[in-house]
Amino acid sequence: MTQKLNPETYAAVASRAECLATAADIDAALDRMAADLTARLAGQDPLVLCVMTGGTVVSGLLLPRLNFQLRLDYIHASRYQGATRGGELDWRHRPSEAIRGEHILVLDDILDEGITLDQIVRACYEDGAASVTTAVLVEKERPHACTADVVGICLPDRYLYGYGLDYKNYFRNAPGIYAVAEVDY
Ligand SMILES: O=P(O)(O)OC[C@H]1O[C@H](OP(=O)(O)OP(=O)(O)O)[C@H](O)[C@@H]1O
Ligand SMILES: Nc1nc2[nH]cnc2c(=O)[nH]1
Repeated sequence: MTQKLNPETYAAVASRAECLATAADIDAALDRMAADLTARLAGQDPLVLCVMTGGTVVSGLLLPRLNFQLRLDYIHASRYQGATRGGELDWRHRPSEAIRGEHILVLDDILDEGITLDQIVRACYEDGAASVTTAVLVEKERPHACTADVVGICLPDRYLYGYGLDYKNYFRNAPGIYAVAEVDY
């Protein structure tokens, strides 16, 4: 069960947030990511794994830019669950059978502490992936447990929402990437 934000709180959070990346910035980042991923994966018939839920927007915008043979599936591992600080990774869907022998591309919205991506990559190799390539729309400027192969944009270590990233399960549809104000954090 997710808690609802009342419209006044929603509007107040939005009015206090700071835009760190515009839709134009993100379009340019997606174009760069697509070129890099095409150079790495065209001809390998990769299986793309969208990391639910945050990875949906970057996957939806990036896939039509990847003009080569690929297949799409999803993986679901979550450690924030609507909160602004992460906890234990909770596995909800791990397509182990589908991963065996495949060149995997993991697509997610953000690399923050890197714990989620690190554990997903380990899980893919445990499940017999031939190779694993990782791509994230945003990398936070902070130390991480792992790095991503392809990064869209680097942003400051603040709590972010928009383009798939949520604040209390809202704002995944925000048309830019915004930093939440300290008072709302
Ligand atoms: O690098 P980390 O510190 O591990 O954090 C990154 C993860 O956090 C978010 O997922 P979350 O657990 O919030 O689930 P969500 O995708 O449903 O928002 C995001 O989508 C990444 O998967
Ligand atoms: N929405 C959101 N999810 C995250 N997961 C890890 N860091 C973040 C963040 O800054 N914003």
